[in-house]
Amino acid sequence: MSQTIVEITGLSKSFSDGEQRHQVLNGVDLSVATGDTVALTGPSGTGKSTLLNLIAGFEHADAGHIKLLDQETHNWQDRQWSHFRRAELGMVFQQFNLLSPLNVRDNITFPLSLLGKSWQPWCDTLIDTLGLSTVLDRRVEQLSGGQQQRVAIARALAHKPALLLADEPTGNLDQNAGEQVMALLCQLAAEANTSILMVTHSETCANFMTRRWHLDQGTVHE
Ligand SMILES: Nc1ncnc2c1ncn2[C@@H]1O[C@H](COP(=O)(O)OP(=O)(O)OP(=O)(O)O)[C@@H](O)[C@H]1O
Repeated sequence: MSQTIVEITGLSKSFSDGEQRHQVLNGVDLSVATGDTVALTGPSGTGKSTLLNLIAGFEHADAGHIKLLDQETHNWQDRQWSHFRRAELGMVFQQFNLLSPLNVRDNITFPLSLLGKSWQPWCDTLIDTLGLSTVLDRRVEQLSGGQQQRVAIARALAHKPALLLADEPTGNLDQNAGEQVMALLCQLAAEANTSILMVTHSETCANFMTRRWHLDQGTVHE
């Protein structure tokens, strides 16, 4: 059944540099439904990461509304944002943000444990598909960039979140590794019924998504 995962209306956000306020987002309207995969493009500094941070609750808007899974977030406290991030959100960044001293298995198990869950058959599917079964017991700092990003994808999808936010997920990889990672990301997100919102500067990566938004001068155009 199709559901609206993210619904944003009139979202505005500015930052102060001490002297001036800079309006970054200025009345953004958008929505993401189940099964959508969206590339968010736009010039550097236009607020793409800021938009992801607002959806994840790391930043708060000056004006406008963000509904997540049909719930208005305006009055959410830290506890509700944390619960949403743990249960419904997966995140993949350019810097892989893994727990480097831990092995691959523990990096994937840790966020599941916060939900009271343990390793499950879906994790084996992720590991096998991502080609990580032979490195499960290795510390992630010993892996290549491409392998580390595949661990980050396994970690992000292990709990089958409703939404995956990705910020330049292939930015640190060569083109070949980047395309492999994108193909696996799309395949596994579809299997997990996870929608994707991905910031990218890469035309190749954007072409893996089914929808395209462009952010410029504070607003988003499809
Ligand atoms: N926490 C913050 N405090 C002050 N200014 C900020 C903060 N976060 C972002 N900005 C400013 O907001 C603007 C948009 O930043 P953002 O990182 O969202 O852009 P972006 O489109 O993701 O850029 P890039 O493509 O280069 O990663 C920039 O001018 C940035 O300096």
